[in-house]
Amino acid sequence: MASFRISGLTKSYGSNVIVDDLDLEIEEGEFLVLLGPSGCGKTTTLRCLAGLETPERGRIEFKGDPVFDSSARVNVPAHKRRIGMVFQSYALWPNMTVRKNIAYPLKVRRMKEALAAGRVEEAAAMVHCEHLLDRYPSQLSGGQQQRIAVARGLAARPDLVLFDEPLSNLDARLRDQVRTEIHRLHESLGFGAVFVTHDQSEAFALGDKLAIMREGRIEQLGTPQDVFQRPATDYVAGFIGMANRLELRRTGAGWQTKGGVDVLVARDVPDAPALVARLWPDDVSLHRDSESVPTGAVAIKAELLAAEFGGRQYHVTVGANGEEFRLQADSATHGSWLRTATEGCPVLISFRAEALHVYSEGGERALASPGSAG
Ligand SMILES: Nc1ncnc2c1ncn2[C@@H]1O[C@H](COP(=O)(O)OP(=O)(O)OP(=O)(O)O)[C@@H](O)[C@H]1O
Repeated sequence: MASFRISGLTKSYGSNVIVDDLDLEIEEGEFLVLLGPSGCGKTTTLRCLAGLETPERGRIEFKGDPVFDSSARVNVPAHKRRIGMVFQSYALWPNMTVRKNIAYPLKVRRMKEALAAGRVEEAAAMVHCEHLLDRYPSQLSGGQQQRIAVARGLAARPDLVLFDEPLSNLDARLRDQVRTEIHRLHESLGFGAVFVTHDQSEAFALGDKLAIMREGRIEQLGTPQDVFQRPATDYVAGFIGMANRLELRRTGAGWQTKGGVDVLVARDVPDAPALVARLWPDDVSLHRDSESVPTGAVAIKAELLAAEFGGRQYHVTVGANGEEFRLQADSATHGSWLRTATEGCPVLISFRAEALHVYSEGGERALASPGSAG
């Protein structure tokens, strides 16, 4: 049985429905990531779980007990919900030492002082910050402040820890470090978590399960592997970085893009006049001439639009009759000519037809993914 269950959750601001009849379950010890673009309702969902917002409708259950139920008029206040929260802005109390900040949730729960002191030391040690206990937040770096915020979120050993984009104010190196620490803490402590982000690499790295949100609803719920291998809709495919999108129309013998480029769709797809296809950038290869195009691959004549150096790879954009394709080209193979190549120079791109993810015309239904039958 799920430990935490949200059903029919609805929250509006004025006439804008922000969370729209949302259902979601979180298993004991599960790390669930809510992933979606800015404004899709992730934070509002989290705040409803925390008891910081009051939904109009729905029910939220923690371990079988309702903490919110609009029809039964149940609304357990935030401090009684046994949750920990870690915010993007750290939200440490500036006038309290680190020790007092970490102790705060224990105080709210009226834990005995001696026991609380032990918990504070333990939580600080978990994030390697024991030496900072007597400092004030202004005397800490951003990374240290966020570690303390994580320690505060975990100190009371809550049933559920809610993370609201906790890494987005950190620079890239620190973001990776704190992400790894959160992952390690979850593995060792096994708390349930809901983690909000718009960054798919964070979501893939941390989530046991991902819920991809769109306009207050869940578009796909699955493991990171499921979502990566079989994005359920065109929207999910685009959101997780499958940047190449082709609108295809059926021609007599096959399929063509809007710009008239012929594309081979390798699988049987239902008898439809139009499709949307998606392709990962690293499934597209770049060629200067046709000799290096692998046998059986779909090859398209294109022109170079941009090539940006990215270390081992160049991030390349090419155009083909009004369609744009993004791809990664190996610097060792292509760097010497890409460095000086001019915009508009002719190139070839190729991909295996089997690499296409195929969706219905409106993009709302997956028809075929690589590795799936059909
Ligand atoms: N207190 C409020 N009053 C009115 N509108 C609000 C309020 N809080 C949020 N909104 C609106 O609700 C929508 C969803 O906000 P929410 O913060 O849940 O989105 P999000 O997916 O977490 O986005 P972000 O990643 O930008 O935080 C936004 O359009 C936002 O402007």
